[in-house]
Amino acid sequence: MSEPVLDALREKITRVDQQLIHLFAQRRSLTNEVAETKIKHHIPVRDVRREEQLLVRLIKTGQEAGLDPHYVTQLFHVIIEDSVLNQQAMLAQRANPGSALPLNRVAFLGDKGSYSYLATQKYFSRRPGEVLEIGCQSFSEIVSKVEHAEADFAVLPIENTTSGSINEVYDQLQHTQLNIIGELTHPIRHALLVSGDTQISQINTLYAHPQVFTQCSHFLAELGSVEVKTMDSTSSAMLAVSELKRDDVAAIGSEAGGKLYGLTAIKSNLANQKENHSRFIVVARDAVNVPLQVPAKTTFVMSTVQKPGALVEALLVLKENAINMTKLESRPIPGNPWEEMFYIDVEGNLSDGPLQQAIDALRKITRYLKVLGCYPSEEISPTKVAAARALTE
Ligand SMILES: C=C(O[C@@H]1C=C(C(=O)O)C=C[C@H]1O)C(=O)O
Repeated sequence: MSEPVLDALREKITRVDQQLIHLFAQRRSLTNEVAETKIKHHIPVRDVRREEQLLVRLIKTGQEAGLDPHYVTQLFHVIIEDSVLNQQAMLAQRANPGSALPLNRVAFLGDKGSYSYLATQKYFSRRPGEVLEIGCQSFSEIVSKVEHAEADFAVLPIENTTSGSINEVYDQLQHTQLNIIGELTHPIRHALLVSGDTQISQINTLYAHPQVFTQCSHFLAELGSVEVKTMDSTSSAMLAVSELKRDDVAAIGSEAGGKLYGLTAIKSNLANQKENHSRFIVVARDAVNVPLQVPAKTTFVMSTVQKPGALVEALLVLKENAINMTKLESRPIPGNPWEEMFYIDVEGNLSDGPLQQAIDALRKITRYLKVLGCYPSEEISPTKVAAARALTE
């Protein structure tokens, strides 16, 4: 809205924002140059000490300029995360010459606006080539599209910080020959989406994916007696509400996704936990090479022999090789009651000695072991100590 008394000040703000954008772009191209140098001289991408020093100095400068240390820290966490992920993507591309496609055909759950759609956009924004989105109705359809070369990649949600592991995706991994080639985490911010000017008190029917209902159970309890309609994706819930054009229905989904369907968010932060994130995996027919300079993760699946302590014995192999396990999930084996398949994520590169040794040792003591993929880790834990230290110095 135009407010003549604010015009002059707003013009100045616009100019500052434009300068900020140019400065961010300048920083981005400098960090790209850093990546080139790291490739040439085999230097690891992440340098946490450099990040700490940089943050301590920025927090001090910020304080002198009247900026809150937490504000400065938050800003630079975002900037540094972007810089590290960008450098990792550059190194990963160099390590896989010929893998860059002019068109990446990506299969995911739902349609435009689903969380998987947003994660797909985010992952491929750092990679060359256009994206052709292939929305699917089920996880098995997604996997089958890549298996039959109707898609090049699939983006699949594997776990959520509120509702836990997505079992159906784990079960798909048990049977497929596809490889995990990447991962990403994406914040899941559920909002109540309506068409027109519906108020919360008018809502009788709520459309959402079952996972979403689980993640927002406290909000649902507060809402009282509404009919809950489960949909096979967030985007189909949003589509249903936009097509119904009624003032007593609402969908739960992301605000950004809702906009694509002309829906308005009338309440945000509906998840039980404030920090609600999903981790997605990216799968393809061919495995990728992960350069040793990039933090890597490896996922494998195994079943142990039927004897007491077999799992402990297997985990000890990881300990003996100083391999850090980041996730352990068990799933039943169809047709073999009471037997379990264990899915294990570890930090480490399959082409590195200790992990190779551990996998070789595990093959000897397990009944079955299959590596599902080695891929760059995108969990960039932010450097935390800087703010506290800068404040006490
Ligand atoms: C840019 C670099 O790479 C990474 C990103 C950093 C940044 O964005 O400032 C700092 C340290 C590294 O973790 C670098 O090493 O200088």
